Amino acid sequence: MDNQEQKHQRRPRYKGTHPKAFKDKYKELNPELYSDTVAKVIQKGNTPAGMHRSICVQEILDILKITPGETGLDATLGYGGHTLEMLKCLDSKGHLYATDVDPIELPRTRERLENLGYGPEILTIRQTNFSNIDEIIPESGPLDFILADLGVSSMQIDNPDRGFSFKTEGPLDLRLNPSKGISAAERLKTISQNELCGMLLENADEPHAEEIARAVTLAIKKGEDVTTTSQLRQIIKDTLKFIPEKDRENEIKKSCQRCFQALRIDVNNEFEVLYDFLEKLPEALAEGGRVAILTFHSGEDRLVKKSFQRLHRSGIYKEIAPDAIRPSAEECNSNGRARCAKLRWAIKA
Ligand SMILES: C[S@@+](CC[C@H](N)C(=O)[O-])C[C@H]1O[C@@H](n2cnc3c(N)ncnc32)[C@H](O)[C@@H]1O
Repeated sequence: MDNQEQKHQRRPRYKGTHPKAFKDKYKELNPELYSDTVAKVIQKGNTPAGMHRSICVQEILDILKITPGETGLDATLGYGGHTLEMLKCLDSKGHLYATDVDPIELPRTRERLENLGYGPEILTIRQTNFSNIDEIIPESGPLDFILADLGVSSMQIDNPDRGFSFKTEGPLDLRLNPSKGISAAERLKTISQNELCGMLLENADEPHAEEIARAVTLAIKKGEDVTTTSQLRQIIKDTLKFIPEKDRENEIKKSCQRCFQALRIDVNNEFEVLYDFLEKLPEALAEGGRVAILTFHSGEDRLVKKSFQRLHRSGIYKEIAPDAIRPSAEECNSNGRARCAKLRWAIKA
């Protein structure tokens, strides 16, 4: 054995199959480059990282009945999945407006759609809250169709820096627009036990609201940090120790889901902005204009249902969905995020 062979060769460091950084984690983050990887992930019933799979696409198109030459609004642009389908219906004639509050994902979606050939001649994208729909009408004129697909996109949930998911470590932020308002962590510092309990009940029907609200406010009072997703999850976990072991893990998961949802609704004023949007809809719609709204929890669905029913009774809408439409079993099986979706529609008189 010569010297050369004896010399210890340091093995290249094995990065492992689970790289830590989100941006290193998934090939799918570049869907245009890795279409085969993306297809495999979708086939397994998952949503590729950095992408969002649009829900009830055909049901929405059947309701909106878009024809070339019409003007419409996608109030929740997200990944642009529904927007793209609506643009195809316009067939280069008419105009589509699209809004989203998210300053992080919006430019990416704009670029993706521009690369597909949908520029400002057919598509106008605004970073704004859909509660400001009235500010679009002076430019667009009355709208023939409107879609709102509420809540958060998969890109937002999957990005740990946004703090939307209890499953990954990140700052407890949960804002759709992180440059506005206060983060969930800051909100928790200002809230009383009673108010937090009310928030968890009202926004998410959390059955352990009292215990969780007590534990969170006590931790903050004692000077403990509740500023990351995992710190909040740990408090919820510790609080629910009284649940029998066989059910505990599942209950903790559900409570985490509900508490994060409640906080997200709160820091983004989701009920207030939805209410404003629903109130402004009739003014924004053209005669015979169609609106479809996709909701993801009972609080949102209740608001939409009540508004459509009231405005139907007063003759402002000539027709409304008799019942909420649910995604097909096939769609729910292939996309778990579709399971709690409910779709309602209305047509202006
Ligand atoms: C479920 S995603 C929409 C996905 C989109 N339909 C698609 O097919 O890609 C919801 C989007 O609505 C946005 N959003 C939520 N509330 C909003 C509001 N009040 N005003 C504007 N955008 C909002 C979120 O930032 C998110 O991007």
